[in-house]
Amino acid sequence: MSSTAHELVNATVQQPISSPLRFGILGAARIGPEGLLKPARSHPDVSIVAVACRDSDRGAQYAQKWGIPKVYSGQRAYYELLANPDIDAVYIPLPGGLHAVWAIRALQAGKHVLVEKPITTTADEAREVFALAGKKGLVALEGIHSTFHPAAQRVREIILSGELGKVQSAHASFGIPAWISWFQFAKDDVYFNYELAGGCMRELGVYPLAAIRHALGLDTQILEVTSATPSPHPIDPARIDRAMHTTYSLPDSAMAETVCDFAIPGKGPFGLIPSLPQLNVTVHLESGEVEFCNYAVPHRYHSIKVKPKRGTARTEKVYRYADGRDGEGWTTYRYQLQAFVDKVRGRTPWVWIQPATSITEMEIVEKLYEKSGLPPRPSQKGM
Ligand SMILES: NC(=O)C1=CN([C@@H]2O[C@H](COP(=O)(O)OP(=O)(O)OC[C@H]3O[C@@H](n4cnc5c(N)ncnc54)[C@H](OP(=O)(O)O)[C@@H]3O)[C@@H](O)[C@H]2O)C=CC1
Ligand SMILES: O=C1OC[C@@H](O)[C@H](O)[C@H]1O
Repeated sequence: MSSTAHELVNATVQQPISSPLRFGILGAARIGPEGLLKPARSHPDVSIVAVACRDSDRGAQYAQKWGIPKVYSGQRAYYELLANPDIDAVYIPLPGGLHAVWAIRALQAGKHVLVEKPITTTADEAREVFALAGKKGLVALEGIHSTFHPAAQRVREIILSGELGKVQSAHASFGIPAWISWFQFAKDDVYFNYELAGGCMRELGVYPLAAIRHALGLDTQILEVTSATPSPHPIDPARIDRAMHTTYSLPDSAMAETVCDFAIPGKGPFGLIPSLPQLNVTVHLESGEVEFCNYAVPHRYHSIKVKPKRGTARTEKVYRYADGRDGEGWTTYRYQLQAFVDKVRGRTPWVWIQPATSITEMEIVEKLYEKSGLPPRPSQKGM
């Protein structure tokens, strides 16, 4: 598959592996298995050597379940992991508000960092993380995993090819039905914690925002937020958004809309009809429409429907790169890990999220919260 996407570049030949890249994980987080532990199993150049967990029992159970040889526990656990000279890279699946502070500490300790989304709380923090990584010659990457999947690259390629003309509008969503949320989230979930920079826009909304920016090639463009309408979360209605509806103005008089929701209410009488997940990107162009269904976890299933106003509609499904560089059944997280390791090893990754792309995302999200009337998420740096 050829690409006009500037962040999608050809891979170079894999170099022989002398010793695998040694990862440590900060926090026995829920996302750890999908985000790194399972992808690492099929990556010949990765070994997971340690996890740090504040609670010793939970840390030991996690390590045993996932075959992690070393556990650090207690209040100094994260610092101790970072002090281990036999760790090359650190995965940071902490609550969003702690990403910056621990990414900076890890970089200061000489480790490469794979940081869960959203990269930080503020754009200034993101600038600091990437500046430090640059200064130290280390890799820092925000784990917006969906961007790394070949289906996302294909959608971008179709739109930027000009096949359907100029973009007029784009819509993207990440909505979880209320009946699923009930099982998925705890009442005291970190996602709803204001001090830890929670809120739906930061937890879910960054996916549709990133998907639109990526698909339209607006990676480093600050989108003007024209409206941001929050729905309050019952746990902390004055500060935490359960949902956020946002509109943006795009170059050339186009517009975009993102919708995110932790708990889409049921429909019909008394809300008894269960709602469905919302995980689509739709782009309207001069001569047709592109609809990317299930863009956030496209490895499970997805479809890319290309509907020209004139001519025949088609559906594409793209699970692998055409030249066979990748592996059967790779998840978005596995593609992401491949890119991260390639970058560390000095190879050119197939896809990369540039620092400026992540910094711009934080600028937009900060502006968006300001527009919404909710208070800015507090920075934990310096605390
Ligand atoms: N890429 C993806 O698909 C997904 C990404 N995420 C992102 O990953 C991050 C973690 O999410 P998730 O795994 O769901 O969260 P969890 O609550 O499961 O894990 C967060 C971890 O943070 C640690 N932690 C450190 N300080 C605190 C604190 N003050 N309060 C609470 N936890 C603390 C805990 O580690 P310890 O073990 O030491 O107690 C805990 O294991 C978030 O940034 C989220 O946005 C989440 C889900 C999916
Ligand atoms: O990143 C995420 O993706 C999946 C969601 O269910 C999760 O809450 C979120 O943090």
